[in-house]
Amino acid sequence: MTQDELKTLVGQAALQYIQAGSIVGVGTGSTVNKFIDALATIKDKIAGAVSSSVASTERLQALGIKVFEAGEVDELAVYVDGADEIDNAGNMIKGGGAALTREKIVAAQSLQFICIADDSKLVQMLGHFPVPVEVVPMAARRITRQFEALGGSAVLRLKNGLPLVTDNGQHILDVSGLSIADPLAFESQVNQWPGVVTVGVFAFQKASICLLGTADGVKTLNF
Ligand SMILES: O=C[C@H](O)[C@H](O)[C@H](O)COP(=O)(O)O
Repeated sequence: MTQDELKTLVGQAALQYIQAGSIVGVGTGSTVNKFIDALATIKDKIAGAVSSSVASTERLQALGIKVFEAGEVDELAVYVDGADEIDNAGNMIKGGGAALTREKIVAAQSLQFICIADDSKLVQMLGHFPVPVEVVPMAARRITRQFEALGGSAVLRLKNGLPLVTDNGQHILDVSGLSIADPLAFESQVNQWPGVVTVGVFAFQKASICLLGTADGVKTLNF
């Protein structure tokens, strides 16, 4: 099976967690796009979605799914999103698509985080994939030096030769060279640096369940 087919498989498998009449938390990325397509097949059975990015909002609306603001909803039963890496405790690196801040916000108001991923995303230790960190631009240089002191190397993410601007008007640093043995401690530490909007390690908002696409079908990992 191709990686794209595995993404379709897990996107469809996530439908089993969607309750009739509910508002669904929806992440961002190529795997979530498969989930959104699957969600459209049951759109008459759900109330709508809370989205984590402009891109997902546009896709949801184009398929006729009502999108609510996060602030219009108290709590979501389920948030479905992909990951760039996930370890065997459900900790993740996210933000390869630059949507990490809104993803963490919607995940935080959800009771269950259902991670959908193909098996290339499962790792022993987080950090091979460069950690995305959304930053206020004026702090980027100092934060870069703070990562260097941890042994990391931070690069400003570009789009068409210019700094990428997130949905929140901020920039992204991609930090390589880190071995994240304690994701919770790492997330806590970086969260305290002035100018960090969101660090793309999801340990506080880790996955409850991972639907992992493999050559043998979908494996369910419970954390
Ligand atoms: O900002 C993007 C998100 O964190 C995505 O969930 C993550 O990058 C995985 O995306 P994909 O499903 O395209 O690999």
